[in-house]
Order: sequence, then C-alpha cells, then structure tokens
Amino acid sequence: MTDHDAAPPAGLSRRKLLGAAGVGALAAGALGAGAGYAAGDKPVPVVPDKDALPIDFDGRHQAGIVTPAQDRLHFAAFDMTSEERDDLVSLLKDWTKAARQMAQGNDIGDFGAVAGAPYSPPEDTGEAQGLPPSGLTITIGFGRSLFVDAKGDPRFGLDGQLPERLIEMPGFSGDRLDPAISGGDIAIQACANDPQIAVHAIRNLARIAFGRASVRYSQMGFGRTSSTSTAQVTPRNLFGFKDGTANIKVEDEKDVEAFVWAQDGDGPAWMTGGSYLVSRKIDMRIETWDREPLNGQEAIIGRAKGSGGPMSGGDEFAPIDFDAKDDAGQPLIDLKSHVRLAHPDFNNGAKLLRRGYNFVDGSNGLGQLSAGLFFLAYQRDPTTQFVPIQRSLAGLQNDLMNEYLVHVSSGLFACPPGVDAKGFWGEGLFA
Ligand SMILES: C=CC1=C(C)c2cc3[nH]c(cc4nc(cc5[nH]c(cc1n2)c(C)c5CCC(=O)O)C(CCC(=O)O)=C4C)c(C)c3C=C
Ligand SMILES: [Fe+2]
Repeated sequence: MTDHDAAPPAGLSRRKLLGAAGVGALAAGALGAGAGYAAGDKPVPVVPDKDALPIDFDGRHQAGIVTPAQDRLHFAAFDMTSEERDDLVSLLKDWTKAARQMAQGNDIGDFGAVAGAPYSPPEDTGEAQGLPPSGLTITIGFGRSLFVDAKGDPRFGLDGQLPERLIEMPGFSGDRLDPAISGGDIAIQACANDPQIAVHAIRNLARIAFGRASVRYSQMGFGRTSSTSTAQVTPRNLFGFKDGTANIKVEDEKDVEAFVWAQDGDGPAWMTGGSYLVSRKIDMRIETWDREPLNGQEAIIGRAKGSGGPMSGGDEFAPIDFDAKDDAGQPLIDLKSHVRLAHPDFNNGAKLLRRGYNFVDGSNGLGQLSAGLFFLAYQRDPTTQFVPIQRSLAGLQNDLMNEYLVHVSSGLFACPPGVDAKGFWGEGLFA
C-alpha cells in the first residue's frame, strides 16, 4: 500500500477525478484497462498508450536513470535556504512523498488540487488534472555544496558522508561556465512524455521547498538525445544526427553494473545502488553548423547522417573500424571525429549512460536561436568516466565538433539509491 492509498480522501486521485468529471474516457483509455483503471462505472475501450503509463517510483535504484528515456525533461537545481539539518530531513521526506504521489499520477497532499478547504490554497497546483502519469520519473541528486560550505566545513552535520567520487569538477579547455546556472545543493531531474507533467512535478517540489530550499536554475528539454533501451529508436539531436547509438542500454546488464551503479565499497554505504550524474548545458551554434557541407558534418561526427552508421561502413549498429582507410590511404574515421575521441577504445574503456535532451531557449539577441543540448550522463565514477572522456574531447585542437559548441553550465550530483514504500530520498545519509 502506498502513502497515497493510505490517505483519507481516496477520491483525490487524478484518475478518479477524471472519471467523475466524465472526461476520463480518453485518458483512462490511454492508460489501459490492463493497468486497472476505469472511467466512472463503465468499462472503457482500451487503446493502450505505453507513454501514458506510470513508472514504479519505489525500487532498489531510483527511476529515471536506466528507465527508457522519456521525451521531455524539466531539470532544476536547488540551493538550501536553511542551514538546519531537520529542515533538510523534512524536505527530503516531503519531497519523496509528493514525488511518489505524482509518479503514480495523483495529486499531491491529502486533498490535492480541488478537494481541500475552499479558504485555503490548494495543496496541488492543479495543472496536471486530467492528464495521465505520462511515464513521470523524478530523480534526485546531491551536489558537493550540500555536504561542505565554501570553506570546506561540513553542512547539515554531514561530516564524513561526502563521497570521494563527488569531486570538484576540473575545468576543461573551452569551458565558458556561468556560475548562476552551474552547481547547486540538490538537483531534481523530472522526465515525462508530457511536458506539463514534468513542469508540474518541478513546480510542486519547488513550492513544497519554500523556506527550506529555492530554485537556483532550471532547464526544460524536449526530444531525448539518447536511447537507454534497445527497444527504443535512436533519436536525433539538433545537428540532425542520430544520438545514443553506442549508449549503454538497460539490457546491457554487465555494463550497467560496471559503469552506472555505485557498488559496495565504492564510497559511503549510503551511495551503494546510486549513481553520479554529470550535467552540462552545451550551446550549439546551429546556424554555423547548417552551413557545413554534409560530408564535413559526417566527418566531424564520424557517422553517416542518414543511417547513423559509422563512416568506416555498415549499418547503425555496426562496430566502428578505426583502422579503415579510403583509396587515398586516409582514415575513414577522422582522427579528431567526435565518436573516435569519445570511444571507450581511446578512453581506457570508459563508458557513460547518456540521457540528455535538446533545448531551444528563445533567441540569443544576434538573430539566432539559442539552442543546444542539455547533456546528462550517469556513471559510477566521474573521475574515470566523464572526466577523461571530456578531456579527450575538449579544446579546439581536439574534437572537430568543438567549433560549434560552448559548454555554459556544469553540475555533478550524487544520486542516492532508490527507496522502498516507507523510505525517503537519501535517508541513508542520516542513519
Ligand atoms: C564527455 C562526454 C560527451 C559529451 C559532452 C558529448 C557531447 C555531444 N555529443 C553529441 C553528439 C553525438 N555524440 C555521439 C556519441 C558519443 N558521445 C559521447 C560522449 C559525449 N558527447 C560518447 C561516449 C559517445 C559514444 C562514442 C562511441 O562509443 O562510439 C554521437 C554518435 C551516436 C552515438 O553513439 O550516440 C553523436 C551524434 C553532441 C551534439 C554533443 C554536444 C552538444
Ligand atoms: Fe557525444
């Protein structure tokens, strides 16, 4: 039984409100009778839409990491506005409860958006009413600044809990990071197949945080730029290339264990079963890119724009042959192509689970779109995974793609393991 099921007014669920209002047939049909939902008293025709279904919130690992990447993102970094340990604990408890309710497709609180006292502000902001759960996952991570202040002194009594792997990220050649949109005490990644659902999640968590934490920056993303399951079609980024072909997929169990989940002995016990998230907001000069000839674009990436296959030949999933040469003896995979410099063969075997999103944040005041990729990557150890790969890519002398990229924000977060139905995010930190 979940917290929400235990809450007194059972009529709060968005699903039941939908049925009662007589507008539920479509949404409930999208959810599917197989999921046990019905609109009102009558059975509804079932047109299953798997993108509308809920994703389990509780589990050994947090959802939203190896979960097949949804299509939309709202990411937010928060700073604590209170220095009290009790406030941090109560915030994490309140957030976990609300996140679990939202993942199940329910309003938050005991009375939700419309069933509370008319003279009180509603507990839930209400914009998700009438919408199915839409595969919502809400994933939390803790920044280094949650553990230690600028002087290196412990915060919130978390002495001895800072994982060694939660490093201070080194600078990389070409970085133009804006501190206002970098770092943060706590990050929340909300992913869903409906942007309104992702925004509703972040908005309600921000509202709950009032007096304890506030939003430092947030980023919307559309169009996943990675597949995290072999069941997914590889999507395209804003350079028009398939992105995610060689990503770690949930089905690669060995890679997931070796490269994604923190294992016993990797660091503090509270992180076992968790993962480290690197975020990088990367502006993409799409107007300049669009003036690059097709063969130039393909040489830069190292893959064909149409099929996604490597320039050494073969279909999308063919292995890359870095030794293949053309008739003139030139390498078919450019030595400075993105796929070569990012490939495990040239990075001591390192791999990442990439989970990024496209973004367009209006225009840049120069008559151009302000577009790019909000890069998200999960890993077991940033020092042996993201850092060496980014070192290999960074700088105009390295990855040919850098002429078209600017990294403007950076974050590193320790994402704790998942919770059971009675647990709360990061509870192992306070054991
Ligand atoms: C430090 C890690 C990486 C950053 C930052 C990064 C940025 C970035 N990538 C693309 C587009 C593509 N990347 C592709 C492959 C790829 N990229 C990384 C790492 C980073 N990318 C890795 C580890 C790989 C896989 C390499 C391999 O094993 O072959 C591809 C090819 C398709 C694919 O395999 O996913 C594209 C396309 C952009 C546009 C970008 C920054 C905006
Ligand atoms: Fe890449």
